[in-house]
Amino acid sequence: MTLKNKSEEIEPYLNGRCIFLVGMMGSGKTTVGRILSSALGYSFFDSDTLVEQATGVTSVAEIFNLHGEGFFRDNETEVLRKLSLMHRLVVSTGGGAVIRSINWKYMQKGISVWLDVPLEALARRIAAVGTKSRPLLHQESGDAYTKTVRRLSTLLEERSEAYANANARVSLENIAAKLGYRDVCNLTPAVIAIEALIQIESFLKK
Ligand SMILES: Nc1ncnc2c1ncn2[C@@H]1O[C@H](COP(=O)(O)OP(=O)(O)O)[C@@H](O)[C@H]1O
Ligand SMILES: O=C(O)C1=C[C@@H](OP(=O)(O)O)[C@@H](O)[C@H](O)C1
Ligand SMILES: [Mg+2]
Repeated sequence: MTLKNKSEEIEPYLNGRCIFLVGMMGSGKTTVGRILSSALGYSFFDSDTLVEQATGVTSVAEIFNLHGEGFFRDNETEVLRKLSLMHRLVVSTGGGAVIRSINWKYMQKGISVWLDVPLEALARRIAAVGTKSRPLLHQESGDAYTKTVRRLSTLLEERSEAYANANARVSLENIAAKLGYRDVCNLTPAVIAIEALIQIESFLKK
């Protein structure tokens, strides 16, 4: 099945509702979100980028540095509020957007999808690019992989219940099992986007 076919099949049933991707840092929200939006003919927004634009600061790391996490979260909430008033968007949220219940009120205007990726895969992906752009992971000492695993496991413990609020769950472990792959790292963003559409479809049928 191609991504384009599945998108065309599902798109009429969305009735223009936005799709909000949630999940841990490194789960692929930004990467998969772009692909999904183009397949559906939806516009794409990344909430981190919109917060950067709204604050006039060049990076999320710099916003944390200059103004602290609370300021970033307030802006993130305002960005989600504005996006919730729009239609035909795929929105990739930041990994921490799920911790405020007000953000869920906004995301519930659309359909939320949790990209559930095993911790080791998250850490491998993030270590490959470094933690510089992800301030919540950058403070620990040690090599990129070790500090990422340590911090991500604490965050995952704090947040997994919140991610489970999403309307649909895309489990990379389940996709790998279905396709007979041993490692989730073999799953391409397009395959993950197709699974997202399958899970959205099953949510819509409920
Ligand atoms: N399916 C995938 N397979 C391999 N690498 C991926 C995949 N999806 C994302 N990545 C890589 O993982 C890193 C994190 O992806 P990103 O989309 O920025 O995640 P998020 O927005 O959830 O933090 C990026 O370097 C990206 O290129
Ligand atoms: O998990 C988090 O709290 C965060 C995730 C980041 O987005 P990504 O999930 O796209 O990396 C970004 O919003 C910020 O660094 C905080
Ligand atoms: Mg992102």
